[in-house]
Amino acid sequence: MTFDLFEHLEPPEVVRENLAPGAVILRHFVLPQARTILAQVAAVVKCSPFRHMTTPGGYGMSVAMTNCGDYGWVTDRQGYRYSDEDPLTGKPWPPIASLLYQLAVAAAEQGGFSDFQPNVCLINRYAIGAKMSLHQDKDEKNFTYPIVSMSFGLPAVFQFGGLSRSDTVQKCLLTQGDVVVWGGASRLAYHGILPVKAGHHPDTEDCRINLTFRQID
Ligand SMILES: O=C(O)CCC(=O)C(=O)O
Ligand SMILES: [Fe+2]
Repeated sequence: MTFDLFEHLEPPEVVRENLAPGAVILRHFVLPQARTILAQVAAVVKCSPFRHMTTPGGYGMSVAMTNCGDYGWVTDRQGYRYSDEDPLTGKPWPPIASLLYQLAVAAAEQGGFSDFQPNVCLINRYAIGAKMSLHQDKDEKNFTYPIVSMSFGLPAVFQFGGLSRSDTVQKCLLTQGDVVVWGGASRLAYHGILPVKAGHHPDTEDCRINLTFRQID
């Protein structure tokens, strides 16, 4: 009889790391569901493929993006905005799968935000070397709702600063299954992702996937 040492291991416990008032990392929060979530991302991408959008200033973003939900975040020469249809397909974005929705709501709750009903899920794909410069999430009309951000695949360094671009940043390595929630006093905190280092992950191969849930009304 063979004995599998790992067969009966429980998924790792969720570990809270407070970043700032209103901001927390929930380590491993979606680790047990990671593969299911990545399969749901693959299903979204079949309808609304990843694409490299252009900033209003005319630069191509290194991160490839798509969305699911009632609205999706888009950028082109006309500016940053939310759109109820995918400009690539002319169709509505695919819906947010129920598991994803429930996990985002549960993470927000753990972060101290109890009435979160996300209607946007921006999906970011970082190839090796891709990054997201320090920015604020401020295209939403209402800042009472938090941002819930889930990480999968290759690790990446998340920078989390203050309300001014020049504030010092904390650097946190995010790995598969980690969730960051920020709202309240931290809702407009500057944040970003340093260039993803070369590596291989069994579930995503050579990239990092990030899902960012927002509620816009
Ligand atoms: O990839 C991440 O962890 C952050 C993504 C982000 O800040 C954004 O999509 O606005
Ligand atoms: Fe952001």
